[in-house]
This record gives sequence, C-alpha cells and structure tokens, in this order.
Amino acid sequence: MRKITVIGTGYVGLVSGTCFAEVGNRVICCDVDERKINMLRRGEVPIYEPGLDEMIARNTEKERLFFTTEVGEAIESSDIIYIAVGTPMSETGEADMRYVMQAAKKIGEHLNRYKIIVNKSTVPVGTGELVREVVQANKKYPWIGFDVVSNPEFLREGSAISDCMNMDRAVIGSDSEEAAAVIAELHEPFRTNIFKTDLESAEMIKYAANTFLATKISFINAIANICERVGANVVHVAEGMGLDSRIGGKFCRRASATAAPASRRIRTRWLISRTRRATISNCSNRSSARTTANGTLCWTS
Ligand SMILES: NC(=O)C1=CN([C@@H]2O[C@H](COP(=O)(O)OP(=O)(O)OC[C@H]3O[C@@H](n4cnc5c(N)ncnc54)[C@H](O)[C@@H]3O)[C@@H](O)[C@H]2O)C=CC1
Ligand SMILES: O=C(O)[C@H]1O[C@H](OP(=O)(O)OP(=O)(O)OC[C@H]2O[C@@H](n3ccc(=O)[nH]c3=O)[C@H](O)[C@@H]2O)[C@H](O)[C@@H](O)[C@@H]1O
Repeated sequence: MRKITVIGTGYVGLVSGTCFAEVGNRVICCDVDERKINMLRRGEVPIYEPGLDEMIARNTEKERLFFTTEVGEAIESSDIIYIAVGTPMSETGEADMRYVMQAAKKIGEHLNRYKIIVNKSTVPVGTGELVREVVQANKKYPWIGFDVVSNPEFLREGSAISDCMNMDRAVIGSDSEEAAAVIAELHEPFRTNIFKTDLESAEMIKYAANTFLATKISFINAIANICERVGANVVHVAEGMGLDSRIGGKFCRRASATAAPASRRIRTRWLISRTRRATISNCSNRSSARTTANGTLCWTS
C-alpha cells in the first residue's frame, strides 16, 4: 500500500486516482475547485464515465480514497505526488503550463520528507526538469530530497476506467532507478507492459503517440477524399488496409464531417506546435527556464 496524492481531480486525476485506490493504495485527490471537491465528498461524480461512480463509492467507503481542497496538507501526507492538472492550449497553440508550475511550487513548499513527484499531465519535453527546478527553488527544508518521474496518461474519455485498469503499457521515465522502480511496482496490479526510460524520452513518447494517432486520422481523411473521387468505399479500404499487422485497423476511421475534423485539425496543429517547441527546447544546453505572464513555457540560454 502506497500513500499517493493526486493534484488535479479532473478527468485524468479522478480516474487514475480512483484506479490506484481500487488496487489497494491510499489516495488523496485534491483540487483547487471547491465545487468539484464538495460534489465528490457528497458522492456525486462530476464526469460521466461508465463504472466510475461505483468505484469511487467503494473506495471511499473502504477509506482508501479521499477528496480535499487542502492541497498542501495532501502533499505532506503522501510519499508519491502525481501532477494531473490541466495543460490547455493557449492562444498561440502552446501548452499553458501555469497549473503545472503552481503544483510544482506547492509541492516544494510542502516537501516535508522525501517524495517522488510524478507528472501525468501532457507536457512539453523538458517539463520534468523544470518541475525539478521549481520544487528545488521553493523547498522550505533544503536537505530534503525528491525525485521526478514522467508517467504520461493514455486513457480516452468514455472508456477511461477500462483504459486505466487494462492499460496497454505504463511509460515510466526518470533519472532515478529507485523512483522508477517504485512507480513500476505501483503498476504491477494492472499487469501491464512497463516501459522504463529517461525523463525526456517518456515525455516525448506521449507527444509522439498523440501525433501519430492524429497522423493516422489525417491520412485516412486524405484517403477518404480520393475514395470519393474514384468511387471506392473508405470503410472497406481502411478495414482491408488495417488487416495488415504492420498497419493495424485502429484510429483509421474517417473523422465525421462535423465537429471531429475541426477539433482534430486544431489538435494536430497544437501537437505540431508542441512538438516543434519540444525540438527547439534543448534542455541540457539551457541555463534557465521560466513561464511567461500568460503561463507558456519559455527557455532562455
Ligand atoms: N482528458 C483526457 O482524455 C486526457 C488528458 N490528458 C492530459 O492530462 C492532463 C489533465 O487533463 P484533464 O484531467 O482532462 O483536465 P481537467 O481540466 O479535467 O482537470 C484538471 C484539474 O486540475 C485542477 N487544477 C488546476 N490547477 C490546480 C492546482 N494548482 N492545484 C490543484 N488542482 C488544480 C483543475 O481545477 C481541474 O479540476 C492534461 O495535461 C491533459 O492533456 C492525458 C490523457 C487523456
Ligand atoms: O493528451 C491528451 O490530452 C489526450 O489526447 C487524446 O485524446 P483526444 O484527442 O482528446 O481524443 P481521442 O479520444 O484520442 O480522439 C478524439 C477524436 O478523434 C476522432 N477519431 C478517432 C478515431 C478515428 O479512427 N477517427 C476519428 O475521427 C474521434 O471521433 C474524436 O472526435 C488521446 O486519446 C489521449 O490519450 C490523450 O493523451
């Protein structure tokens, strides 16, 4: 049994926190949103996800799952701190990092003993290093140590519980073998493939996976346009193509003509922008990093 605090009780934080409790850990889900936490305390679930209500009720009753707005206290009482706050797209297409930075600052201020800080939010490459710097700069007790791990999330809304309990793989990136081993052990009950790597590679895996999925949909959309012109059936083409094990049939469904293509296009642009940023941000060569007034990440060398 591990003592875990999840900062950010949104889609990802609530689902993954509940799943960690389900497999026997003591989990505190905290959030700055009082309305959300009050709902959860009353047994109301702010999102619809099949099976989530029952799982929350079961784990709350067994006193393995708690909800609070006292983020500092929640940090102090756990050994593993997950960051699962939002990283929405800013006006310029970059990830808005202000919430991650707020969480890192809070962790530093409440670092009362050694802790493993795990980032689950989708963040640009180099964020783990930045979190380390922010925690270090805000530590009240300079002698207390900590490690940083990247453990990106791959769940999909609508099948989040199943995606979490039966995850394809857990990507664990850290420069500390001991910390990575603890997070790997945490995932043992999920009987999944554990993929251990360094911090930056784990962060990049998340971006590469998201971008690849977007590429698959863009590709099938382009094929669909050709199919229309030549009188072919894109559903059959995708199915026939996907039967090749090198290709695979998943994420080969043409985006619908209404909302999906637009949102997918925006998401793709966002990913490209994030990936470009990831490429130009050379973590090892930079001397410092900061967030701008609007919360976007910026390296200075
Ligand atoms: N929703 C999804 O399907 C997936 C999302 N992700 C990523 O996971 C991250 C979280 O996403 P969601 O859960 O969907 O976001 P969300 O917007 O549903 O939840 C984020 C939560 O963090 C809270 N928060 C913000 N600042 C805080 C702070 N300083 N202290 C405590 N709580 C704070 C907010 O009040 C909110 O409840 C994002 O980076 C997202 O890109 C990754 C995989 C899947
Ligand atoms: O980082 C994030 O924030 C998240 O981004 C994605 O989530 P998202 O893009 O929000 O949604 P998906 O469920 O991946 O895809 C949604 C859209 O793609 C469309 N789609 C999906 C599959 C397909 O074959 N064709 C297609 O058009 C769906 O209809 C839907 O509109 C990923 O699924 C998450 O793992 C993730 O990490």
